Order: sequence, then C-alpha cells, then structure tokens
Amino acid sequence: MIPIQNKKPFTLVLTLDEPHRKILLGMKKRGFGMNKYNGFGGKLEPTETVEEAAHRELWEESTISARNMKKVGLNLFSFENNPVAMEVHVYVVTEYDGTPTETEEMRPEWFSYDDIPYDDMWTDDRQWIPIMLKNKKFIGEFYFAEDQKRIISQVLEEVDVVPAEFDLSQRKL
Ligand SMILES: COc1nc(N)nc2c1ncn2[C@H]1C[C@H](O)[C@@H](COP(=O)(O)OP(=O)(O)OP(=O)(O)O)O1
Repeated sequence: MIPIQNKKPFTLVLTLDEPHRKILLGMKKRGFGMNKYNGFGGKLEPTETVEEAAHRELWEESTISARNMKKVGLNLFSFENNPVAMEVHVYVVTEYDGTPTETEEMRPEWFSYDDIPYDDMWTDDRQWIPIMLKNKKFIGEFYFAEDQKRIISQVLEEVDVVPAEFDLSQRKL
C-alpha cells in the first residue's frame, strides 16, 4: 500500500453554464499548479467548514459568489516521497452572482465541454471531469510520480453519496 501518514483538506469548485455546455476554469498564476487550468479552490482557514472554504475560495479567486453548491466528488492525491496526501472536495456551482474576473491568483476563462484544455491541466482531470459533466458523483485516488505529471496508480469509482471525508483506512491503492 502507498505510504500515506496524513491528509490535508482542500476545496475545488467547478462552475458550469449548463444550458450552453460551458465550464469556467482559471489559469493558475502562482503557487501549486501554476500555469495549469483548474477549478477554483484551496486550503481551509482554521475555523471554516469545507463548504464555507469552497465559497470563500471561489469568491477570492474569481470574484463570483455561488448561489448554489453541490458536492460531487472527493479525490485523494498523493505524491511519491510525500507522506501527506491532498484530500480535495469537489463542488459544482450552476448559479452565481457577479462576473468572473481576473485576480492575483487566477485568470478565469470559459470553455466548451467539447474543448476542455486537458493538456494544460492536472493529469487526473481528464478522468473525473467527464464523470462530473454527466451529473455523476465520484471518489478517486491518484498516486503521482515525483514529477507531479505521471499517474503511477489510480482508482476512480462512481458513487451515489460522496462521503464527508476520505477514510484513510479504506484506501484501495
Ligand atoms: C494533483 O491533482 C490535482 N488536480 C486538480 N484538478 N486539482 C488539484 C490537484 N491537486 C491539488 N488541486 C487543487 C486543490 C486546490 O483547489 C488547489 C491547490 O490549492 P492552493 O495551494 O492554491 O491553496 P490556496 O489556499 O489557494 O493557496 P494560497 O495559500 O497560495 O492562497 O489545487
């Protein structure tokens, strides 16, 4: 089994324009995942719930305020030579206030569902985003090589209910 001693929670919000089949992504301008398109999200503040953090990060990184938010997935990302995994809680937003605007961390851009820039995204995204776009829920485990590109092993399952957190004792990798 892959050696994981602990995990740290993160949020990730994908905003969809369902009638026009478009997804809002942001080009990350700094930090972890720089120069990749991704949803909007990040770490939790000390007193926040995961969903509160998801709302705050979406606002801080894109200046839009979610009117609805649905939890659709949970991904556990681990990397060679790092015993702390990232537990990423994935949410979908379909209604919001405001206009997506560039911030110091992200440059928002809409993409057609048929033209998602997977080559400029995390390698795992082409696995679970299609499930999400079919309105299904999922749990994934992805173990990355140290180069943070190659996936050494993975498990991805559709589920009826997304658990509140990843139980490390139930890992499949
Ligand atoms: C490894 O694969 C990943 N794929 C995807 N799609 N997203 C990922 C992956 N690993 C991490 N993420 C997401 C989770 C978060 O939304 C961000 C990382 O958060 P960040 O480090 O930017 O957290 P912030 O709190 O915004 O950081 P600052 O303290 O710099 O503001 O990536």
